[in-house]
Amino acid sequence: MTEVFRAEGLGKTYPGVRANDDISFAVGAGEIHALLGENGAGKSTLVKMIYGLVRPDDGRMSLLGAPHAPSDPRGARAAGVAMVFQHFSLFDALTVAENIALGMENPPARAELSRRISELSQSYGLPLNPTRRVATLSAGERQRVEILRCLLQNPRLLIMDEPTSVLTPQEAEILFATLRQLAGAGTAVLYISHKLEEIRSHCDQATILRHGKVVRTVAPRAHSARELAAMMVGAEMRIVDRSGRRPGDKVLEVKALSTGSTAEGVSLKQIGLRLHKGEILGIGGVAGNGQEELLAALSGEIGSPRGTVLLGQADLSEAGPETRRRAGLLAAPEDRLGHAAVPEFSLTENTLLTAGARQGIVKRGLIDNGAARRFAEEIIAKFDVRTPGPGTAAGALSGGNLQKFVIGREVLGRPEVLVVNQPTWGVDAGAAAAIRQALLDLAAQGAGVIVISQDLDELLELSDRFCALNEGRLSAPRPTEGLTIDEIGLMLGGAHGMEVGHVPA
Ligand SMILES: Nc1ncnc2c1ncn2[C@@H]1O[C@H](COP(=O)(O)OP(=O)(O)OP(=O)(O)O)[C@@H](O)[C@H]1O
Repeated sequence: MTEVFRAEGLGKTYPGVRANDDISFAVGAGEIHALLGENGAGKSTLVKMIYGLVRPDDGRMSLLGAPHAPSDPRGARAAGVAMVFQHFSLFDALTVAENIALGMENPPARAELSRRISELSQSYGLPLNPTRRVATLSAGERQRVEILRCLLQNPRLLIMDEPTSVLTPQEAEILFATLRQLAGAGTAVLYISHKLEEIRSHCDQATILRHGKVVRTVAPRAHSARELAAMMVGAEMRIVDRSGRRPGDKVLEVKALSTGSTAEGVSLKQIGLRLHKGEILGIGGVAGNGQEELLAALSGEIGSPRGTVLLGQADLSEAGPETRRRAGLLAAPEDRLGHAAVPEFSLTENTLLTAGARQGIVKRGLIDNGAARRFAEEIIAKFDVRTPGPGTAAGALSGGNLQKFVIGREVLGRPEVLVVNQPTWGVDAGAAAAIRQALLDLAAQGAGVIVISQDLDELLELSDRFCALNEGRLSAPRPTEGLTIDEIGLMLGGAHGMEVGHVPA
């Protein structure tokens, strides 16, 4: 097999962290090669070096036999490397074609570009209208924009950073078909994912990283998911404990909640739900069907008419986020960088975003810096956030570690009700289990928890009742116990009860 990429003895040190240490591996043409490792193992650092975003301190890389030492992403792209990031870098106000043109060195005329986008999207089975505004696209569709942007470059090595974490199972299948087609044409694919079964089914090779070093490169099909996890973690995984929960009185009621059509995304239509103390309600659905709007309407970022959001006896419908937090209604949105946390702020400063009042960090408008730092330290210790300390900027944390911080900040805020959207997006198997356990423990202590997620396994593992969100409508809830994946498929297709008998293609 022709070799496309090789790394020899690559190393990178950040202040206090050896992020990559003596990394050597190779990827051949037509190969889908996984990079596997816990949060903070060094996967992103490695691919950023290949893409010219980070300069290695030691070692060498080669691409198609020639030395590869890009000084910036433009250099990497010119050499034939393309990358789809975990966090999308698209402008909401622009169309698909405009966004793609922005990322190109010499974009063709708009009509020609739109034609090429349509052509490529058809030949790779990635439906996308070039004139749609990005604000109206789901996460899965946004990813398609990024992928098409890469395909237009005709890359020899395509890097994908956790591509399926935002996709439904059906969308993920489409993505894999696309990757297979690309690999068939000789492209090498470097694929970061935490989903072990997915790697076993779809990847030819897997290089496993632990604490910045290569553990080994294996054929993932030849190993069980448990074996791969053990190589990653260096130990056996723990199993989630669901015991100790007893649903109590009603704690949250949402009645006929609709949001206006002024919002960029989907409007919520007559949402009704009841949540009890000690209960976890799972809400599934394809991204872009009102998940973000539902979280915003519950957290108070979007207000709603009187009588629609009730916490216990208190009508919080018209209250903003701060009043709702004081009352005990907390939320952790999906987008951790930018929405849940400010990347340039330290972790200490990031506690202030949501925990100021409940933790006594802000009193009569004055910030108690010591209290903020102690709270950040408590989150770091209890949620095993791997970072040099609370003074570190949120943006310097690996994705999974920042997610642990964000969830920890809200869980330790002693909520009456916690609403989370995609709580384990981009989080490794060990850390995901820890976050899920924290949500279960929170419910066991009597809080009501709403988990919005696209990960059906996660919802089945956590929730007592399950409902589906589709085009802004919420289906009637069903007890999770005994619910099959097929029945869920029907709910996701219709979400107006169970009468709509079509499973999304
Ligand atoms: N810009 C930076 N400044 C300081 N430290 C950094 C920076 N980027 C990464 N690190 C540290 O380097 C280590 C490796 O991080 P990296 O993001 O490569 O891990 P990862 O395997 O991609 O994790 P995840 O799966 O959570 O995305 C971590 O300890 C991280 O905190």
